[in-house]
Amino acid sequence: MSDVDDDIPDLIEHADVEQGKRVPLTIICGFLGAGKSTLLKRILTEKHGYRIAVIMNEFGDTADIEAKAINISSPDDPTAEGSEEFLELANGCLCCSIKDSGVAAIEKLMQKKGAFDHILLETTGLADPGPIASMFWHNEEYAYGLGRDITLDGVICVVDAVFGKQQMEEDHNTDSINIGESLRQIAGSDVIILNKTDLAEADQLIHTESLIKRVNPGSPIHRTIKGQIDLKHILGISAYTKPPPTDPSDDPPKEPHVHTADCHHDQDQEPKTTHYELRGISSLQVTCPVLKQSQFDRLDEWLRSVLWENHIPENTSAAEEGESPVLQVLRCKGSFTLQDGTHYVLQGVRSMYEISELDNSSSQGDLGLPDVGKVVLIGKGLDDNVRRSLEKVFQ
Ligand SMILES: Nc1nc2c(ncn2[C@@H]2O[C@H](COP(=O)(O)OP(=O)(O)OP(=O)(O)O)[C@@H](O)[C@H]2O)c(=O)[nH]1
Repeated sequence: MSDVDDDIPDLIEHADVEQGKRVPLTIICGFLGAGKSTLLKRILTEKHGYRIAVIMNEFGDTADIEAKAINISSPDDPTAEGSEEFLELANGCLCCSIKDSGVAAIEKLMQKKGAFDHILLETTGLADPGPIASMFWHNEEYAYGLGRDITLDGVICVVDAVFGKQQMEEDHNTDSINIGESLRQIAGSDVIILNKTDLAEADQLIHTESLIKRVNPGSPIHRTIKGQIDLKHILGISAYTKPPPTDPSDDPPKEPHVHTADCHHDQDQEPKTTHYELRGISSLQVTCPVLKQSQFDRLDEWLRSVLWENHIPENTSAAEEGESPVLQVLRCKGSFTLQDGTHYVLQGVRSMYEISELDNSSSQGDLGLPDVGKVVLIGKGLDDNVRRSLEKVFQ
């Protein structure tokens, strides 16, 4: 038995959890100064009809927010009094200031369950959303604790339209596998908000979007000024239960396309490009046909090898990669159809992943899933060997 076996996480069955009763939670991350607080302030002050609880590291400038401050105290934990502050806002939102993003603070927020129907958690500019997302997704402790009350809806990343490109290229605050925080934020997000578009030139916007797409081709990008975005794009997206959105650029063009100055796609990309790399982090996207059961089983086996043991099945251990770069997947997504017509969604955060069957009766019609499936991996060391190995699974 290898050491790696000890680290293999247990996947938790959620059959006993009543999905409908859980409050969705959205994580907001983003580069320093990109506009996270501006977006949150907008949500806290506008009349949008949602009852949202926002968890911030600090209140910041709330002088203009009409609110009634209350303190929450718990009979079980007298020290809780005054340690967190809640503001009930005129538009129905609930604002909560916490010193850290720990579970304890969220447990205290859940004492007010019923007062809100969505939670937004703002992280600091240097935070890696991956570990926070996994905290709210699958782990044993969570499934039997807060997991009964909260479900992870998605991770949103706010990118500075002016400095975003530079931040991605110069990202020096790297982790043990040399990936900087801004790239980890983009890699781990389900929706990207490209903010401050009023300050950037058209070319700059296209270029930054193209860089973002290289790191994370599967997540939609929305351009905003001062965080002005229709909340339906960031709330209630069920990014961890629905298939990844279909990117029109995944499909081969049906008719010749004439590029104009108004085109908002990367003209340097080939139509079926499947591999990109930016400062060591790359994404790999492989399409697959309708799968036989044997191919489906092989895919599951392949994912276990890559996500849990950090090597492709052709190499019996990570050490055998020899000169190959370290293989580590930060995020994976996918959707595929089996020959019997069942549709599956793949979701993964680092070594944890889940392949779940989509409920045909309820959502299938709306999803309009094509029979051609895809697997998107974002991480380090996703080179041609990995691509070939994955393609072999589908042969
Ligand atoms: N012109 C312009 N300014 C913006 C926009 N969005 C935010 N700002 C300004 O940019 C500055 C930084 O915005 P914040 O919302 O504080 O950014 P942040 O991501 O919360 O910053 P940190 O918490 O320090 O990481 C503020 O002065 C905002 O008023 C925008 O779309 N256009």
